[in-house]
Amino acid sequence: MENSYNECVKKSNDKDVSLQELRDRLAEFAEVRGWDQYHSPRNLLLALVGEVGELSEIFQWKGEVARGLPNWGSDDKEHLEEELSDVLLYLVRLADVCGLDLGRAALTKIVKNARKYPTGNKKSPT
Ligand SMILES: Nc1ccn([C@H]2C[C@H](O)[C@@H](COP(=O)(O)OP(=O)(O)OP(=O)(O)O)O2)c(=O)n1
Repeated sequence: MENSYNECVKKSNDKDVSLQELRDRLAEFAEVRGWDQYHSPRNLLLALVGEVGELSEIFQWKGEVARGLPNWGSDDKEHLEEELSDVLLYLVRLADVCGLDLGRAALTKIVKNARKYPTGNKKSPT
């Protein structure tokens, strides 16, 4: 187990991690634990929202935070990495159990966003 974890971390240092890889690893993670039955769209959505709450708590009451987090310690940054990952992982899993290709959908959405917000307008849309 520890070996496969280390192998996974080592591999991820060598290349970009794809959404497909995350999707497949999450599917395997759920299957070998017999958790597939619990990974319904609704359950995953609730789990995702819970993790967004945990992510929000990290920023709660801190006031504005500078980009790059120059004043944060390594423990706080690691905590942030973990909560961001939980959000990403539940999102990827949710898209998968809904039968959607999240990477393709996100690229398509970027194209739609670019059409909706043409370049040359520096003002924020809101
Ligand atoms: N039924 C489950 C439970 C967990 N996970 C995975 C996805 C998340 O990445 C992580 C979430 O685990 P926890 O529920 O233990 O949440 P935290 O890691 O945030 O722990 P805590 O809430 O104690 O801070 O585990 C999963 O896929 N399916």
